[in-house]
Amino acid sequence: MTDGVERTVVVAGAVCHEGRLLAARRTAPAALAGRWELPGGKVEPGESPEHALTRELREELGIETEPLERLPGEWQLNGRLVLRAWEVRLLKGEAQPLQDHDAVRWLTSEQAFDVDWLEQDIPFVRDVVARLRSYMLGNRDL
Ligand SMILES: Nc1nc2c([nH]c(=O)n2[C@H]2C[C@H](O)[C@@H](COP(=O)(O)OP(=O)(O)OP(=O)(O)O)O2)c(=O)[nH]1
Repeated sequence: MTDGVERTVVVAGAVCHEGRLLAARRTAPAALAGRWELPGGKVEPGESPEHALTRELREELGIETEPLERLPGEWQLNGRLVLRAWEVRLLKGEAQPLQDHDAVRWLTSEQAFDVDWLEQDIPFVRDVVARLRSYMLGNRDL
Protein backbone atom coordinates (compact mmCIF):
# COMPACT_ATOMS: atom_id res chain seq x y z
CA MET A 1 0.00 0.00 0.00
CA THR A 2 1.21 3.49 -0.71
CA ASP A 3 -0.26 6.52 0.99
CA GLY A 4 -1.11 9.90 -0.58
CA VAL A 5 2.55 10.76 -1.18
CA GLU A 6 3.45 7.36 -2.64
CA ARG A 7 5.15 6.00 0.43
CA THR A 8 5.08 2.26 1.10
CA VAL A 9 3.66 1.45 4.51
CA VAL A 10 5.50 -1.03 6.73
CA VAL A 11 3.15 -2.52 9.30
CA ALA A 12 4.48 -3.76 12.62
CA GLY A 13 2.48 -5.85 15.09
CA ALA A 14 2.63 -5.46 18.86
CA VAL A 15 1.28 -8.95 19.56
CA CYS A 16 0.09 -9.11 23.17
CA HIS A 17 -0.91 -12.24 25.03
CA GLU A 18 -1.53 -12.75 28.74
CA GLY A 19 0.31 -9.59 29.68
CA ARG A 20 3.33 -10.20 27.43
CA LEU A 21 4.62 -8.59 24.26
CA LEU A 22 6.10 -10.58 21.39
CA ALA A 23 9.53 -9.47 20.14
CA ALA A 24 11.35 -10.98 17.14
CA ARG A 25 15.05 -10.80 16.25
CA ARG A 26 15.83 -9.90 12.63
CA THR A 27 18.24 -11.87 10.46
CA ALA A 28 18.53 -9.33 7.60
CA PRO A 29 19.66 -6.95 6.21
CA ALA A 30 23.12 -6.98 7.81
CA ALA A 31 22.60 -3.51 9.31
CA LEU A 32 19.50 -4.67 11.22
CA ALA A 33 20.42 -8.33 11.90
CA GLY A 34 20.46 -9.15 15.60
CA ARG A 35 18.16 -6.25 16.50
CA TRP A 36 14.68 -6.86 17.89
CA GLU A 37 11.49 -5.60 16.27
CA LEU A 38 7.75 -5.78 16.29
CA PRO A 39 7.27 -8.31 13.48
CA GLY A 40 5.51 -7.35 10.26
CA GLY A 41 6.44 -6.17 6.78
CA LYS A 42 5.48 -4.15 3.74
CA VAL A 43 1.89 -3.69 2.69
CA GLU A 44 1.39 -4.93 -0.87
CA PRO A 45 -0.39 -2.88 -3.55
CA GLY A 46 -4.16 -3.06 -3.06
CA GLU A 47 -3.85 -4.67 0.37
CA SER A 48 -5.14 -3.19 3.64
CA PRO A 49 -2.61 -2.69 6.45
CA GLU A 50 -4.58 -5.03 8.70
CA HIS A 51 -4.56 -7.76 6.05
CA ALA A 52 -0.83 -7.30 5.49
CA LEU A 53 -0.15 -7.62 9.19
CA THR A 54 -2.18 -10.81 9.54
CA ARG A 55 -0.44 -12.26 6.45
CA GLU A 56 3.09 -11.33 7.57
CA LEU A 57 2.59 -12.70 11.10
CA ARG A 58 1.28 -15.96 9.66
CA GLU A 59 4.16 -16.28 7.14
CA GLU A 60 6.98 -15.22 9.46
CA LEU A 61 5.88 -16.69 12.80
CA GLY A 62 3.11 -19.22 12.06
CA ILE A 63 0.52 -17.49 14.24
CA GLU A 64 -3.08 -16.46 13.59
CA THR A 65 -3.77 -12.96 14.84
CA GLU A 66 -6.32 -10.17 14.87
CA PRO A 67 -5.19 -6.56 14.50
CA LEU A 68 -6.90 -4.31 17.06
CA GLU A 69 -6.20 -0.60 17.17
CA ARG A 70 -3.39 1.30 15.51
CA LEU A 71 -0.81 2.65 17.96
CA PRO A 72 -0.30 6.41 17.85
CA GLY A 73 2.41 7.87 15.65
CA GLU A 74 4.46 6.80 12.68
CA TRP A 75 8.12 6.75 11.76
CA GLN A 76 9.55 7.79 8.42
CA LEU A 77 12.13 5.05 7.74
CA ASN A 78 13.43 6.70 4.58
CA GLY A 79 11.99 8.73 1.72
CA ARG A 80 9.86 5.82 0.60
CA LEU A 81 8.99 3.72 3.67
CA VAL A 82 6.84 4.71 6.63
CA LEU A 83 6.45 2.51 9.72
CA ARG A 84 3.10 2.19 11.48
CA ALA A 85 2.18 -0.19 14.29
CA TRP A 86 -0.91 -1.97 15.53
CA GLU A 87 -1.83 -3.66 18.75
CA VAL A 88 -2.57 -7.27 17.84
CA ARG A 89 -4.35 -10.12 19.59
CA LEU A 90 -2.98 -13.67 19.36
CA LEU A 91 -5.73 -16.04 18.27
CA LYS A 92 -3.93 -19.31 17.63
CA GLY A 93 -0.51 -20.91 17.32
CA GLU A 94 2.85 -20.76 18.94
CA ALA A 95 5.18 -18.08 17.58
CA GLN A 96 8.26 -19.53 15.91
CA PRO A 97 10.96 -17.78 13.87
CA LEU A 98 10.05 -19.38 10.52
CA GLN A 99 11.20 -16.59 8.21
CA ASP A 100 13.21 -13.32 8.58
CA HIS A 101 13.89 -13.92 12.32
CA ASP A 102 16.07 -16.31 14.33
CA ALA A 103 14.54 -15.86 17.79
CA VAL A 104 11.33 -14.73 19.46
CA ARG A 105 10.63 -13.72 23.06
CA TRP A 106 7.48 -13.01 25.02
CA LEU A 107 8.36 -10.07 27.26
CA THR A 108 6.58 -8.96 30.41
CA SER A 109 6.35 -5.21 30.99
CA GLU A 110 9.37 -5.51 33.33
CA GLN A 111 11.43 -7.25 30.61
CA ALA A 112 10.26 -5.09 27.74
CA PHE A 113 13.52 -3.16 27.43
CA ASP A 114 15.83 -6.13 28.02
CA VAL A 115 16.21 -6.59 24.24
CA ASP A 116 17.97 -4.34 21.74
CA TRP A 117 15.00 -2.87 19.86
CA LEU A 118 15.33 -1.01 16.58
CA GLU A 119 15.23 2.64 17.74
CA GLN A 120 12.20 3.42 15.63
CA ASP A 121 10.17 0.77 17.51
CA ILE A 122 10.83 2.16 20.98
CA PRO A 123 7.97 4.70 21.10
CA PHE A 124 5.54 1.92 20.11
CA VAL A 125 7.01 -0.43 22.72
CA ARG A 126 6.64 2.26 25.41
CA ASP A 127 3.00 2.67 24.50
CA VAL A 128 2.38 -1.08 24.62
CA VAL A 129 4.16 -1.46 27.96
CA ALA A 130 1.69 1.01 29.47
CA ARG A 131 -1.12 -1.14 28.06
CA LEU A 132 0.43 -4.34 29.48
CA ARG A 133 0.67 -2.72 32.91
CA SER A 134 -2.99 -1.83 32.70
CA TYR A 135 -3.77 -5.45 31.79
CA MET A 136 -1.79 -6.70 34.79
CA LEU A 137 -3.79 -4.35 37.03
CA GLY A 138 -6.98 -5.88 35.65
CA ASN A 139 -8.07 -2.67 33.91
CA ARG A 140 -7.83 -4.06 30.37
CA ASP A 141 -8.60 -7.24 28.43
CA LEU A 142 -5.30 -7.37 26.59
N1 LIG B 1 8.72 -5.56 10.06
C1 LIG B 1 9.29 -4.51 10.65
N2 LIG B 1 10.12 -3.75 9.95
C2 LIG B 1 10.69 -2.71 10.58
C3 LIG B 1 10.42 -2.40 11.92
N3 LIG B 1 11.13 -1.30 12.27
C4 LIG B 1 11.82 -0.95 11.18
O1 LIG B 1 12.60 -0.02 11.08
N4 LIG B 1 11.56 -1.82 10.12
C5 LIG B 1 12.13 -1.72 8.78
C6 LIG B 1 13.03 -2.84 8.42
C7 LIG B 1 12.86 -2.95 6.93
O2 LIG B 1 13.70 -1.97 6.30
C8 LIG B 1 11.42 -2.53 6.68
C9 LIG B 1 10.46 -3.68 6.62
O3 LIG B 1 10.90 -4.60 5.78
P1 LIG B 1 10.61 -6.16 5.92
O4 LIG B 1 11.82 -6.84 5.40
O5 LIG B 1 10.17 -6.53 7.31
O6 LIG B 1 9.38 -6.30 4.95
P2 LIG B 1 8.87 -7.57 4.17
O7 LIG B 1 8.75 -8.73 5.15
O8 LIG B 1 7.65 -7.15 3.43
O9 LIG B 1 10.09 -7.95 3.25
P3 LIG B 1 10.41 -7.85 1.70
O10 LIG B 1 9.17 -8.18 0.96
O11 LIG B 1 10.92 -6.48 1.46
O12 LIG B 1 11.50 -8.89 1.59
O13 LIG B 1 11.08 -1.74 7.83
C10 LIG B 1 9.53 -3.21 12.65
O14 LIG B 1 9.24 -3.00 13.82
N5 LIG B 1 8.98 -4.26 11.98
